Amino acid sequence: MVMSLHYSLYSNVKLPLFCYKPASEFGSKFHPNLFIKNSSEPECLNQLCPPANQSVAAIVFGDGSSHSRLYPLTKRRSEGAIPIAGNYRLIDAVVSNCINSNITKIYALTQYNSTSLNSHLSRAYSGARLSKEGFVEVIAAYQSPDDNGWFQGTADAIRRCLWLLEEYPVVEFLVLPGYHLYKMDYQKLIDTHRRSKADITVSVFGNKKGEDLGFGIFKLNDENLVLEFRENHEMSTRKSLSVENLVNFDDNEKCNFPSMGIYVINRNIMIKLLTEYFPTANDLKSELIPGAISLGMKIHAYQFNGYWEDMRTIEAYYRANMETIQKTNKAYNFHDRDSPLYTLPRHLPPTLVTDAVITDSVIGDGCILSKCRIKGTVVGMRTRIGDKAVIEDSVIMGSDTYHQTGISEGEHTSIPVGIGEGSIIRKAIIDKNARIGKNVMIINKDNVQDGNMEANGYIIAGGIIVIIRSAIIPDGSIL
Ligand SMILES: Nc1ncnc2c1ncn2[C@@H]1O[C@H](COP(=O)(O)OP(=O)(O)O[C@H]2O[C@H](CO)[C@@H](O)[C@H](O)[C@H]2O)[C@@H](O)[C@H]1O
Repeated sequence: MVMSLHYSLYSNVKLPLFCYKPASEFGSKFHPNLFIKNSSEPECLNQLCPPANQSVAAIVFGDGSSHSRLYPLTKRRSEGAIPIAGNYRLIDAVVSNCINSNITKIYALTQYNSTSLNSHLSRAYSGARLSKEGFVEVIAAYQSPDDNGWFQGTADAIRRCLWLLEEYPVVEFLVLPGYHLYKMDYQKLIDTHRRSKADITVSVFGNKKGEDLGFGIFKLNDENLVLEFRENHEMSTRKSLSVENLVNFDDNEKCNFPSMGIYVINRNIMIKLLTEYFPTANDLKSELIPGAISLGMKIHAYQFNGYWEDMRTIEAYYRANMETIQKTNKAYNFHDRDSPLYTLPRHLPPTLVTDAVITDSVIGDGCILSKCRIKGTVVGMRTRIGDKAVIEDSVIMGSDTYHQTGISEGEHTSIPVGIGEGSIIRKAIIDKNARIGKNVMIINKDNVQDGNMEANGYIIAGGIIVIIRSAIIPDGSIL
């Protein structure tokens, strides 16, 4: 195989021309994927050339909406900061994908409720894992003499940060939503992008799910080139859409693919789109991408066929947590040696279990579990569960700190953080720092599908009871 990669589009980026050669041309000591870009520079083994850590910058969106689909989990935090699988936050999956794909220049653009996300990112990824010149830089929406107000959308956010994003002469920007759960080697996506010499490459989901709801849809030709894009505006209203709504876009369903919201955009194309062609556009999905198509730019699609959960509803978030306790983990592999999931080391003590019966569950660090029964449940860090409590098919997020039992300064209840003695919880999500009293039953007794009982500390979404962060559920309550 001989393949030349020419970066003719990148007038403002100075790069040598590169070529792939068969292993035989380099002699048998080289790996078949070896590519030598310059004899005086280190070899790139099994990776992109130029290597992703030098030529790609990731732009991760950690939040953005005051109308989040994951409310009330986003009442006090952005989507990316939502805990998952006991020890992690959602944004860890995307940042870990970047690190495992050798992309170490990562900008996280945040806006709403971003305090905990900013704190997590800056403490978890402060350089150690990111090699020389690697960073996760959190850029929270800010005001300056030139820019007033919040980020008006994804395109506006990138435009306002261009002065920073342009700092490194990368070849491509990789735009990523920050709260999807999946494993992707972005190097493959970028390799496809470079080989096709596209201006933009979008990632589409190859395994269309039966319950596909409200995705943006790309219509492709036989060569995976994008012909059209339609964003489903219903999505913003959080309505569930049927498959029929989804495929109305074209009679030929086979050429319609859901957008994953992931884009590789050549650096100079990004700059031109934002500053010359569409200088007032606010949104990538509804303005820049359709605009690029209308300008006749070359937009290629990369099909992804692995596990992907985009957390578009509370049910999806619940489902993703339940995947973590499957014995045959075909979904998201948390135990993957080759592409680990990173997070903030908390230095917590091991979980203390006294006489508890625990089956098919994941238990985070630093929990104190007494004579309780736990089945099919994700138990997050520092969770305290009292005697005789029974927890099934639930997500317990845990606590931010250890709390003393009894009333302490600043607290208005004697109910401690955690799950009280004799309580029964089934198919529920208990957000952090919630105080569930003794002999409480959280079982959705009236089998409600959707309901807002926020004043009482919970909502019900898709039949799942969600206890709001720091809510107090008094002794003996039955929900
Ligand atoms: N003003 C702002 N400031 C900061 N961050 C902001 C922001 N506005 C939005 N964001 C964040 O940017 C990311 C992309 O948001 P979008 O509104 O473009 O698309 P959405 O996630 O709805 O759908 C996308 O992802 C789905 C798949 O999940 C695709 O089908 C669909 O086509 C695609 O647009 C999200 O993480 C969002 O929270």
